[in-house]
Amino acid sequence: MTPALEAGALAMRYRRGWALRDCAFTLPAGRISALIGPNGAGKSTLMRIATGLLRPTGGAIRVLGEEPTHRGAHPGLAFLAQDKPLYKGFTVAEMLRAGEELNPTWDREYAHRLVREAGVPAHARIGTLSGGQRTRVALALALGRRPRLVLLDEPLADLDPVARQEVMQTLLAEVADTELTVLLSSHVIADLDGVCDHLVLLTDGRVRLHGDVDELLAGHRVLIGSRDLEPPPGVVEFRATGRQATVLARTGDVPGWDNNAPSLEELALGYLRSPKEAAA
Ligand SMILES: Nc1ncnc2c1ncn2[C@@H]1O[C@H](COP(=O)(O)OP(=O)(O)OP(=O)(O)O)[C@@H](O)[C@H]1O
Repeated sequence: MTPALEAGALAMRYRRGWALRDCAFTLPAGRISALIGPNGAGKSTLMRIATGLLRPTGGAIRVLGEEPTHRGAHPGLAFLAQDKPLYKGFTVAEMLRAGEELNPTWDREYAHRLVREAGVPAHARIGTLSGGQRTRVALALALGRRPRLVLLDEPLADLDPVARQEVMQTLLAEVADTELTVLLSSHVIADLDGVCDHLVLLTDGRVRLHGDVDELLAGHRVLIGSRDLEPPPGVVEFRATGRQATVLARTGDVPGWDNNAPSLEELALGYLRSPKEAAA
């Protein structure tokens, strides 16, 4: 199957410096991928390149098998930008009607259902909605197009915990029912656990870690033991408190240590806290 997104040696340089360097990864179709990285790591830049809004300085990216062109995004791609551009003077219903007029693949019933389920009144003006309500409308506009690939730039940022869970469940249902591929950037890593099955972790414009989440988790251990113990090869992060050491390592079970499977959050935080380690 054609990957939903493929990047090879992708690089982007702004006037102030490099935002992406030598980025290579593949996003398999029909998966929910987490795009994780600290502020300024290059997540939005990567998404904007995929939509064709930005031309990369070097390398290549293929979206649903095609390179983006200046003529606009691939018709199967939907992008929800961080600033969620919506017409403030429109009502929610008018915004959905505009979505319908602009998109030949529009699914009216589905878009209206997403807004209804979010409890957003259809007659309310966009400008009067809360940040979280605006996000839910923007998400309905992105998914209502029935895209094959959707890029969501921090869609959870201004949602309350229940709404975050609802949005993740909506995405999970979509992926199960329609083979949609999702790439979702977020700083709330705990919310991605159990939902995202693929991971791309960026630090300083480079891919530090990527791949199938289950495989990555199975290939790492959180080791707890005496700080006098010799850590195994593949240490990602070493922390010591008193006599005890906690080590995140790319390894199988290590004798002498208490071996624990990391959660997605422990794995990601270990890499984010030690950005200078060798790329995985
Ligand atoms: N239009 C621009 N002109 C110059 N520099 C830019 C521009 N857009 C982004 N940058 C820089 O490129 C780097 C990557 O920015 P980007 O917005 O892609 O990061 P991000 O991972 O999305 O961050 P955040 O988590 O804060 O949203 C940052 O150093 C940023 O300052």
